[in-house]
Amino acid sequence: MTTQTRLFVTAGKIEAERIFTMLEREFEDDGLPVSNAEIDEDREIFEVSVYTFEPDEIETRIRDVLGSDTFGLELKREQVPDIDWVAHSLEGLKPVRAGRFFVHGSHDRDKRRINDLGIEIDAGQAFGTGHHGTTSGCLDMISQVIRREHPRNALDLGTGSAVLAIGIAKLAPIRILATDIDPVAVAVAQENVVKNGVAARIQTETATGFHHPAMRAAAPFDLIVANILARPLMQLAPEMRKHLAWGGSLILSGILETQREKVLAAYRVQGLFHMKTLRREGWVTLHLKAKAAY
Ligand SMILES: C[S@@+](CC[C@H](N)C(=O)[O-])C[C@H]1O[C@@H](n2cnc3c(N)ncnc32)[C@H](O)[C@@H]1O
Repeated sequence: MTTQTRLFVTAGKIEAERIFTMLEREFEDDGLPVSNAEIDEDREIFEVSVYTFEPDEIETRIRDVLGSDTFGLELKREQVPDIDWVAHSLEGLKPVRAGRFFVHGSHDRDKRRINDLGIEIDAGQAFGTGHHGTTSGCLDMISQVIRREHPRNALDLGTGSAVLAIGIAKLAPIRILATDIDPVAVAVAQENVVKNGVAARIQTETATGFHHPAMRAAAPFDLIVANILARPLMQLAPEMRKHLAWGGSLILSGILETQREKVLAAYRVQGLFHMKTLRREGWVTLHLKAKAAY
């Protein structure tokens, strides 16, 4: 695999937001991932990054957009290391049961029981083997929601290994859009989608938040799942609401128990109702609805 380069600047919140908007607009049509990540919460310092396989050409374009001195900020570059989200191989790890799902590596395929909905994920470069409390919380919540609702169109935002999108596809005969900011994760997601026999119904795309033409084409969604983190989830609340169909369900995770109230408040403001909370290992998974249907 060719090594990717991250071109980035470090800036305060307002400047970073401005730079992020300019770069996102510039690279949207190229499909290049652009991210704005907080690296120091206390001092509100952010890093705005563009990921590319052609750093020289992209650096020139960044300087064209921001000005040759890039707002007086140093434009840095680094090789993106092979991301090891999962610290240890799945070999030796036990399969996980969550809701109706049995998430396992290829070496445990024969341990599936007759009524299990198997999801085969080998540990790799994307998050989501089912072992984390947020993933298993989402799988459990997906099982519960799909048992009572009949979504026709779903989005898995921050798909990682595609474990949640595959879970939805195994429960409902519908189309699913699975996106991630990290192109390496998207490549892994696509492999897993094929391996699990659901590639015809899951479209994988590299996208930051909702910024991708595929989002506009597929919305509104009547089921959105997003296992990211509390802060980006709060920032995404208005966009989530905009892309959620009336009566649709939203499943959110990556939220610590201590952050639950803040996240709920951000979504309450958007007119979403809290339906249920699942708790696993200090993490919470929330089910919200665009209207209280039951
Ligand atoms: C905790 S992992 C979740 C993976 C999988 N969905 C699961 O539940 O196990 C979060 C994923 O979200 C992606 N991500 C983070 N911020 C994002 C954003 N703003 N837009 C899209 N993806 C994002 C990360 O690259 C990572 O793969």
